[in-house]
Amino acid sequence: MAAPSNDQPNGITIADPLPPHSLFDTILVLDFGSQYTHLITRRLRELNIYSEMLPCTQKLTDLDFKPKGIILSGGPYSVYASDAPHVDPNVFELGVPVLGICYGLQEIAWHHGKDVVAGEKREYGHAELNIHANGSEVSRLFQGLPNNTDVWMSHGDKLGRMPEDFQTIATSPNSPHAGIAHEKKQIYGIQFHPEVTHTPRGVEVIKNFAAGICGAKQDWTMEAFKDKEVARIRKLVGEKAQVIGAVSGGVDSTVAAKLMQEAVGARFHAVMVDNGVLRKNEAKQVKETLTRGLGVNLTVVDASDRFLDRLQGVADPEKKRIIIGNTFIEIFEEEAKRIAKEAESTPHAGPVEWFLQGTLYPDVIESISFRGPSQTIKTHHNVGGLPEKMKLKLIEPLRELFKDEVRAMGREMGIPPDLVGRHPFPGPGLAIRILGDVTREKVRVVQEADLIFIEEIRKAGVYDEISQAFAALSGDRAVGVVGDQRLHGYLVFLRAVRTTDFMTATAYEFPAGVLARIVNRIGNEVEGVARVLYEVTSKPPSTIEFE
Ligand SMILES: Nc1ncnc2c1ncn2[C@@H]1O[C@H](COP(=O)(O)OP(=O)(O)OP(=O)(O)O)[C@@H](O)[C@H]1O
Ligand SMILES: O=c1[nH]c(=O)c2[nH+]cn([C@@H]3O[C@H](COP(=O)(O)O)[C@@H](O)[C@H]3O)c2[nH]1
Ligand SMILES: NC(=O)CC[C@H](N)C(=O)O
Ligand SMILES: [Mg+2]
Repeated sequence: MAAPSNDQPNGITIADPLPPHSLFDTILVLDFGSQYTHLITRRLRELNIYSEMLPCTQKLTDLDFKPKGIILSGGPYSVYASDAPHVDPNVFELGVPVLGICYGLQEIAWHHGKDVVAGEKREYGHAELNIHANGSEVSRLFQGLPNNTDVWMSHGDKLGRMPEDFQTIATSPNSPHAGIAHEKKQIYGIQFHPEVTHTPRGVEVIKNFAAGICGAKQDWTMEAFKDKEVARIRKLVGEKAQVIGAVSGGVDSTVAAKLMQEAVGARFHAVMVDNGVLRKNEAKQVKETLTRGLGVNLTVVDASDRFLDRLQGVADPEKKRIIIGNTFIEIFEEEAKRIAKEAESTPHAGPVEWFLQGTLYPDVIESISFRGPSQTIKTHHNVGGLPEKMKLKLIEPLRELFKDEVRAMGREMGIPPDLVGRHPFPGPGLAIRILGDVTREKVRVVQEADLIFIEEIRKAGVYDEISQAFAALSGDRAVGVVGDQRLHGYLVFLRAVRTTDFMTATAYEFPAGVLARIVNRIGNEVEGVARVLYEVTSKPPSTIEFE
């Protein structure tokens, strides 16, 4: 098979000889812009069935693989509107089963007879699905489900008339055609959303379709993927080239680095930058874990003075991010030169051609989503500007994986559980947790407070219940009293949130006594702190980080 290429918006080409869809049975999800489309892909992956999402405008002739089945997602449009998106009609001629969800069902009906209309009533929220045993048999789509099943609906349009040769396989009080099927052609439509948790038995419907009707193998495991991915990377990088990678000690870059090290050994050079705003002892610990624990060839570059000097007097959060991002780039350019030079005298000399990046599937989804990328609230720093500037080719071994799959991969590779379960830490580090200008003294206070906070959270056994926890520092001072002396000292904020996707979050409620213990320790052990506050705002309206 010719190597399909994968053009990135920034013009960088990833030549990918063996993408997962060429190795695993794949269910293709076509996105009409629903908020839940990615959940369809997730549910399939949780069933160990590989799935990819593409925009609904995807031309089938441009696909470089044949899916085992196709799912058409929901969407905010009405199929009868003049500007409504429509799927490539070849979807119905490919000879593979099709399942339409909500808008997807309406799209199937539209294609087969154009009779979809605005309903008199919207149907939003819980509904009871009545599964019809037409003649004697229940549709294969609903096998194993009780005759009355709770489902979740979110629509205003409905089918006028059934398209020819289709039959109703389920109804709900408000939808006479809540499920439709053309059993011979294996085209199915459902008005409810099986992918959301509010449809408790939705996963069974998805499984009936993908594993039952499409016959997709349930062999997508991280164990199977890992070996194939290592082989793919070897082929991609070739015999000579060197690979450089930015590694933070976070889950994504660590798993990516470990994969790379297995694939190309000493030709992979991991670089961690100590930017002076890491957590206490972090650079040392990461070095220890990656080098000794995982055998990754890691260089820690101590550039803390360069970063802290440039951050001096800068209070604007976006300016801080830009300074940090640009300084990262500068250091990586220096490192690439150093690596190429040092490699000259070794048996594996070769040019630095590749840049490893820990991009995950949600980032890919965001960039291909039919609705387009969402609005930027904060320019999340990554070192993404690097490969372009340095004329390097990108290698992104995790670009098909969700975060929990990356964690599973990490466990598979023997990465210690406390690293695999680590809370995320932002690239600009403590600089965006110190409100206003950053000084060495403030970095010390946040580092010490953060260390105590996390230590106590671990001691209380609640680290894994929390998605992200950290200490931050106010730009203001407050009055306190220590040892009968007035103290005009620092105000430390503590934040701990629970979230599944980091898009929304709620404050964590600590078990009784834990916060008191933490506050007491910070007050006693961190010099200069006058007050400690626990922050309880949800996201929205706040964000997780303070800047
Ligand atoms: N101090 C650092 N030194 C080198 N690279 C870094 C540093 N901080 C961030 N990066 C790079 O920026 C990328 C994005 O950081 P991000 O925090 O989103 O991911 P991560 O650190 O890999 O994982 P996690 O989300 O678990 O923290 C990292 O994968 C890494 O490539
Ligand atoms: O690498 C990063 N660079 C950044 O500039 C950045 N800003 C926020 N975050 C992380 O993103 C998640 C959501 O954070 P917010 O609610 O603050 O936007 C949380 O996990 C934050 O830690 C960043 N990560
Ligand atoms: N959730 C959906 O896919 C909605 C489809 C269509 N816009 C309707 O209201 O019926
Ligand atoms: Mg990180």
